[in-house]
Amino acid sequence: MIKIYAPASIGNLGVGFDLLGAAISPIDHNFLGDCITVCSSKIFNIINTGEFSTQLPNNMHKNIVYQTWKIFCKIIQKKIPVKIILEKNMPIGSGLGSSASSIVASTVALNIFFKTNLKKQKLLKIMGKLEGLVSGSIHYDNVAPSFLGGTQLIIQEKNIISQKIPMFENWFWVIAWPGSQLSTVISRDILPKKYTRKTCVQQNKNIATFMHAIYTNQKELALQVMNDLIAEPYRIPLLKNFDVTKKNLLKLGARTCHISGSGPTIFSICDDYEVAKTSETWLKKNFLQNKKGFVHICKIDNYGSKQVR
Ligand SMILES: Nc1ncnc2c1ncn2[C@@H]1O[C@H](COP(=O)(O)OP(=O)(O)OP(=O)(O)O)[C@@H](O)[C@H]1O
Ligand SMILES: N[C@@H](CCO)C(=O)O
Repeated sequence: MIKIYAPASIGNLGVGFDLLGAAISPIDHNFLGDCITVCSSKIFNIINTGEFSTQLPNNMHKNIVYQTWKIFCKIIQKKIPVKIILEKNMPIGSGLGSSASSIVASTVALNIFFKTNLKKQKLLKIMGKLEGLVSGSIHYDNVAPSFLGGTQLIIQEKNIISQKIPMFENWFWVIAWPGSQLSTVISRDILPKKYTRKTCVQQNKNIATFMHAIYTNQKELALQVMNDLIAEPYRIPLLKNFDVTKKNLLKLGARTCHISGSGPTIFSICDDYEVAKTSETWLKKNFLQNKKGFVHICKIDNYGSKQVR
């Protein structure tokens, strides 16, 4: 038997649409990510447990975990039945890489269980393909950090899919999921197909300066250019009260606030623990739409997926 945990992740990081992603873990050490257990069995079965298991497709074949098993059967050229327990701890359509978390945990678990010994880049390719099946197009900014940990720059060139980059260590990432769902396919479909040259130059300037600021340890400069022109302006109308929420968080001392991945989760960055606590309290009171919603103060998870049993 093997059990793997894969953490939640923030795609885009407010400046690098489809290019930057970070794995996160709540500072209270609670798990924010799915777990996959694989054990031997005479018949194939997926058992869904966990707080958000009711959001999973009823048809087992539509669960991305089933597709992961199918890919491994193809690799080993044999249909070996297994029992897979999916602990669905992540809300679906949240912008926190819920499908990525299931994909990463199941790919890592099956690679160990079947002793396929596939290397990291090969595993990542499989994860990207699976992510493409559920979110409409291949993007690695959730699977790469959830798998490899830390902040990942998506490169997608020849045999390099992503590489880890540094991140400011004193930043607290306060994430808030309002309790509603937003499909990645939909929030990708609404984006323009073309952008003006001015927008492209500005977007390039922001991401290039952000990377420069990280490598030269210029936190203020990084915060100043953390601005996305490709997706965020078009997605803000899909969220409830984003502008007023951001305004209030900045008033409380948060340094910035953005949409996590394709939303509706938002994240704010605080460089002071007390401000992070005040933001958490404010978000719980003012941003959550129902009892299911949650707020967590997180740090970057530098480990990514890990074996927990
Ligand atoms: N194990 C699984 N976990 C999550 N989603 C799954 C799973 N299996 C199948 N799905 C399907 O994949 C789709 C995932 O939707 P979507 O990409 O919007 O969610 P998400 O992964 O939470 O998004 P995001 O990457 O923005 O966090 C849904 O249609 C869902 O039914
Ligand atoms: N980069 C992806 C992340 C999805 O969570 C997007 O913004 O559509």
